[in-house]
Amino acid sequence: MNWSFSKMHGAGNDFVVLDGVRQSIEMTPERARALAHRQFGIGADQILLVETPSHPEADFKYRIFNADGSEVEHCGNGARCFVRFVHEQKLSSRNPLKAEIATGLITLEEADDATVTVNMGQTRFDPEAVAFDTTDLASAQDHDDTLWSLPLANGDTVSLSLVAISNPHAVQIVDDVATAPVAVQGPLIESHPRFAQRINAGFMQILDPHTIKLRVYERGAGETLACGTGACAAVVAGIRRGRLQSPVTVHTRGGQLAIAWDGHGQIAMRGPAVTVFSSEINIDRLVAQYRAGTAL
Ligand SMILES: N[C@@H](CCC[C@H](N)C(=O)O)C(=O)O
Repeated sequence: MNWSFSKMHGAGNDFVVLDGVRQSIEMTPERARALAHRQFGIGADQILLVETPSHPEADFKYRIFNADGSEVEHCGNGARCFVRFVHEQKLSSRNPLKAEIATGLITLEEADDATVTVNMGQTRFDPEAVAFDTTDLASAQDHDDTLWSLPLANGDTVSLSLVAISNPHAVQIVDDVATAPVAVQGPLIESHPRFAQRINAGFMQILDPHTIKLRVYERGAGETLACGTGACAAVVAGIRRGRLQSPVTVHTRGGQLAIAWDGHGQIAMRGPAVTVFSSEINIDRLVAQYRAGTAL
């Protein structure tokens, strides 16, 4: 069975994007892992699937699968690529568009300069929103934010802001992202037993109230060149801690994102969406090759 797809990226966070409206696509965790595999597949941080919505106000449903096969609630860089894909593939010329994600509706608009602005949807700060077990843990108040002091398995203790941008984020402020222990602490935070759904781990360096540098160790994908929801979470956490003011430019390893938040309502994220190439792939043959390649 052949699936046509586009390989895309948003600030270097890369995707395989599939049209599940005109093609019959049954995604499974193993198929997602095979497509995303860097050696035996196409290679991607996430797989994006565009489907017919069930919500009456939505134009499309937008589903996201991490490279490890897990289906997740949201993906900011992917959302921008989703709009570009819908327009390029002539699934719709509507602009702005409304998309249904796991937690509700988001709106997205493509501009003439090839950037896309996404109204990112719900934001929450309570521990339940990121499935965090706070039993016997110390917390501290920093302006409007609650910081959670979390001991890690390697003996480090980190001070985390918890933010759900539909998906879960734990953000810490570091002196220098270049030397931050992303590779060591990232996986320990991501899979910490207190986070029942795992979590995305953000490391933010504040340059001035309107500019940060950010690295994110993503749940189910490892460190990526950029994370859109991670950028929103970092900016929101910085504003709530009194360290940032909207709008904020976020420098990632793969490009820049612009984030605006009024402190109450929706977060707006603007950034690039790029198509690398479009092609088709035989999914059954790919999975067989992936199984053989990863069997040892
Ligand atoms: N790269 C994404 C986030 C993708 C999902 C994330 N890894 C999760 O598991 O929540 C973005 O740009 O937001």
